[in-house]
Amino acid sequence: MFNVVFVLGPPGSGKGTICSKIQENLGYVHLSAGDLLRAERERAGSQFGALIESHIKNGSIVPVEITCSLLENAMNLHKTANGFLVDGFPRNADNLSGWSKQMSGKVHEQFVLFLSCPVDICINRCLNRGEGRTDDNVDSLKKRVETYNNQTFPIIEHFGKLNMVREVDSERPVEEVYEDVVKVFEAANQM
Ligand SMILES: Nc1ncnc2c1ncn2[C@@H]1O[C@H](COP(=O)(O)OP(=O)(O)OP(=O)(O)O)[C@@H](O)[C@H]1O
Ligand SMILES: Nc1ccn([C@@H]2O[C@H](COP(=O)(O)O)[C@@H](O)[C@H]2O)c(=O)n1
Ligand SMILES: [Mg+2]
Repeated sequence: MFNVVFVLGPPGSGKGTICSKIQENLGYVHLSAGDLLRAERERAGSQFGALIESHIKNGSIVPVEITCSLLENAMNLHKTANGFLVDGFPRNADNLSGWSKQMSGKVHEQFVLFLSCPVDICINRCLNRGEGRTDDNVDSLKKRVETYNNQTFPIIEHFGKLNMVREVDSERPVEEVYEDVVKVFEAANQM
């Protein structure tokens, strides 16, 4: 049974940044759904490249069958990990129901790490990220924020009702955010 922590928050809230630090220090493997989709988009021979790119540019959500299979394949490559940081997933109701269908009995969902940050700050961070992402532009960001507000935030609320959400304010400097995140993991794992 794989331990899983879902990591959610607005685009640019610092999910990838914080997950890298947890991976480095706590033995969890970081799996970014967005990174996996971008890698699949680039993979020679992929039948999903164009579909993925169109969703990424529009800030919309790729059908769960594609994303969940990429996640499960990646998890199977790291069978001895302490757990997995599933970053940017589940992003909508389709993600959540597809995950439950494909992964129930295979995973233990520990909690949801919710990195909260005002949207204007998040947008600025994305515009200054400098990674050349095709969706780090004003038009795509508008759509990504809309998707976050209308589809992803309700998923966070859903987990909130199950008492699974651990919210950390990620408007602060990375080191301060990380310090609080470590406390959340310590409490969850009683380390
Ligand atoms: N706490 C922070 N303070 C200032 N800048 C930050 C902070 N956390 C992350 N950043 C910067 O903001 C940008 C976005 O961070 P990151 O890629 O981690 O966000 P993300 O939530 O994974 O975004 P996305 O959802 O778009 O993938 C990066 O350039 C990163 O260096
Ligand atoms: N569960 C997901 C996660 C991501 N996507 C698509 O990828 C884009 C970038 O995601 P980041 O987490 O790296 O910002 C996102 O806007 C979606 O188009 C997805 O479809 N499903
Ligand atoms: Mg990211």
